[in-house]
Amino acid sequence: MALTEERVLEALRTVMDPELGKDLVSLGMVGEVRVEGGRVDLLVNLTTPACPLKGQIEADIKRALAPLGAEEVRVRFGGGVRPPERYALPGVKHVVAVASGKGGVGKSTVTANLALALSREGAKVGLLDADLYGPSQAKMFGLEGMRLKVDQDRRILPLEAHGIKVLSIANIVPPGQALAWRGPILHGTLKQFLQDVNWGELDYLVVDLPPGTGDVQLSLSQLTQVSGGVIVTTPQEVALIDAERAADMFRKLQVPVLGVLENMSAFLCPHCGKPTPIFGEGGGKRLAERLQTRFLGEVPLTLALRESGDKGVPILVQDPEGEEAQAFLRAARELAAALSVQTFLTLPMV
Ligand SMILES: Nc1ncnc2c1ncn2[C@@H]1O[C@H](COP(=O)(O)OP(=O)(O)OP(=O)(O)O)[C@@H](O)[C@H]1O
Repeated sequence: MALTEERVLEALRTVMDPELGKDLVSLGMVGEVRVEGGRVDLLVNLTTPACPLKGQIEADIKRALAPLGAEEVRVRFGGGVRPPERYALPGVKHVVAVASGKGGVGKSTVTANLALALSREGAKVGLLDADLYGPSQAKMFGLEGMRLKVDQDRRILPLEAHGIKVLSIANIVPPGQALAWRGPILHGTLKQFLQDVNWGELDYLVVDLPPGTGDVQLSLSQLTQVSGGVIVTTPQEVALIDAERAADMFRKLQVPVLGVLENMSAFLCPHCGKPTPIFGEGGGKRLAERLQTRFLGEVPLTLALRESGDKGVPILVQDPEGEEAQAFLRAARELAAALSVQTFLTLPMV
């Protein structure tokens, strides 16, 4: 039987998206099928460019088309981040909040590198530093001392570094000046940071929340539709108790927890590379199981990561092939997949 587009489409009905549990054709993911002689060219539109299952989907497609006698199958991936029913902010599809139960677990480091990893995977990403009392993103991105500008409509223009739009209070208030704001002023500032800013078109606006559970968390969920939250923890049992509080806060604010990321998992010796689990092992994974959410993976404790934060060159830029960057890339793909599945479950298919 001749190789035709119809037969290819029929075969693709047997290829499932492993996350969504439906076939690629019913999901509307097959964008284009071209058959020329024995060659098949396919465009598959993913629900996020950061999809962690590209390799598996491609292999499944090739396996499904092999019995048709195709000599060569070429799969191209396209498709942008699928928006929720209502955009979170004008031009912004998803707001993702990153929280920790307590300070010092590396939440800001994780937020910066997750944002960069999502961007590296092809998404348009912004980062809002909502840690108003202890802003660190201007430093992380080497933007200290730079002042914000406004556009012709007098909306704030975020700064830009390594392809990420970054907005931090540190670029408004002089460095070293302590903020002693009460709830209403915090709320007003956050409102301005969300609504009076020219974010442009973003797939993800990643928000670095202050540690703990407080006014900013509450304000954020009142001011915008937060698509989901990420919990950052270190592996030891005492840290998990705090992290669980952060998860509880998301639950009370009706923000779905998309996953748990374990930071400072094992110390990697800069000389021999040997891992030492200083803070214990497996805590983040156990927490994810308890919360019935995804485990986004482990980021090691390394000298390079600490130094990169201090230098203002995030590890994803400084050493994109290194072990730390790869851990952030894996976590970003898992996060993007969690959000895609959630969007899919709440939306009629397009
Ligand atoms: N995986 C890691 N390996 C080495 N150093 C790390 C790692 N993660 C974070 N750090 C370092 O730990 C310190 C605290 O990190 P960071 O500021 O990101 O934490 P935080 O949880 O956001 O803190 P706070 O909530 O108090 O602002 C920084 O010096 C940072 O460079």
